[in-house]
Amino acid sequence: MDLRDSIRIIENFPVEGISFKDITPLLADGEALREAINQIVNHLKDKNIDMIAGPEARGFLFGVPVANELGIGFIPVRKPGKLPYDTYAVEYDLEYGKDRLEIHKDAIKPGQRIAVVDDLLATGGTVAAVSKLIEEVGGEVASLNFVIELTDLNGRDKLQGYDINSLIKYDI
Ligand SMILES: O=P(O)(O)OC[C@H]1O[C@H](OP(=O)(O)OP(=O)(O)O)[C@H](O)[C@@H]1O
Ligand SMILES: Nc1ncnc2[nH]cnc12
Repeated sequence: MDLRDSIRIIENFPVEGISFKDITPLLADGEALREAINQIVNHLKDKNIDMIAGPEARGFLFGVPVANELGIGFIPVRKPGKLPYDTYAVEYDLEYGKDRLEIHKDAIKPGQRIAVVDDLLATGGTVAAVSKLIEEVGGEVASLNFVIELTDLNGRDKLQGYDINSLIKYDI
């Protein structure tokens, strides 16, 4: 099965010049969804991962089923004002716009090995912010996993030294 067949491309969404990779056909296809989750699980299964972390919102869609398959917990990294307990926050740039992410201060025990799961790597701003938050609360970022990578945006340059796994690559 080619997961690429389950991605729909919408040009000029949400703003002019962006080639948006729409994952909803993949989410709607049980076989493709299972294949994507299995491929990420296979990458992580021998890496002694203690927990999965994923950024709101699309990181939740893939992060929770991966955590469930591995039999480990999930840490939500959320947009501002959503987490009820004490948080750390970091601001970051997106392919389109700026945003802020937060994590609960007690989300991770010191030294725990955390794998990040998200739908897409573009500029790398989001996952760099997630990694910073994980490290701030005492975790080790053991792996970064994406369904899609937009290679020409050079997200990997911001993520040097980390293990990076992406299932489908587009130039842009
Ligand atoms: O590598 P980057 O340039 O940071 O871009 C990738 C991020 O952008 C999208 O999230 P978005 O912030 O649009 O939020 P959403 O998941 O709530 O749609 C996507 O789900 C990734 O998390
Ligand atoms: N080109 C793109 N398609 C889908 N989601 C994105 N998030 C950031 N850039 C994106």
